[in-house]
Amino acid sequence: MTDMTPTKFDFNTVTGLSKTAKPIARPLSTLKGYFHDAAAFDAALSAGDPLVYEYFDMGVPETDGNVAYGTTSIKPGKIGDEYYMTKGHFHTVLDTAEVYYCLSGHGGMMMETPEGKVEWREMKTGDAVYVPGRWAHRSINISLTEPFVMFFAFPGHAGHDYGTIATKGFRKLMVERDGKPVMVDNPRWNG
Ligand SMILES: O=P(O)(O)OC[C@H]1O[C@](O)(CO)[C@@H](O)[C@@H]1O
Ligand SMILES: [Fe+2]
Repeated sequence: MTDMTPTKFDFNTVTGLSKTAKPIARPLSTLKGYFHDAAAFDAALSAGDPLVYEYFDMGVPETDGNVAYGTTSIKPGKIGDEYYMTKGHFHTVLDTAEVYYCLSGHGGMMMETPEGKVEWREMKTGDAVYVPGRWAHRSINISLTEPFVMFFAFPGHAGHDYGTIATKGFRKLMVERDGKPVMVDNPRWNG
């Protein structure tokens, strides 16, 4: 049983942006505590409040028979040596999966389980990643010139658990070293 009518999402297949729906913006000021270099964060914030990412919540009912979907666009940039990224989260219903399809750009998905397994999957235009249930996930833009844009879909009842990542962080980070993205241990990981 669902109260949805058949719907077409009018997103641009390169930018991910809709002509009609309004994106949810995540400017830097909403990401305090997420980047490892707090001094670089404060410096970037005092120089302005750049948009780090934006995404669409299409308002699908939060039931297990529905599929929540939308697009996310992570802008190019770094805070210190760390690439722009989403907050990242577990699903509240932990064992629920998510699918991501890259519409444009160059980035990847950082994933980890509560037990400490870590996986990184690099993504370019046309690549898809399946994030299994129980894996926290964060999208990271490793291009410094173009947005990293993805279509996503997940079970409507999954919910977002931001608290665990906000408190502990991810075990691994993507940082720039000698002009290249490298995965390193998170010096501030708080497990
Ligand atoms: O929710 P976060 O971790 O801020 O990341 C934003 C993206 O992830 C989603 O929560 C989907 O899991 C979207 O709403 C959006 O793609
Ligand atoms: Fe998710």
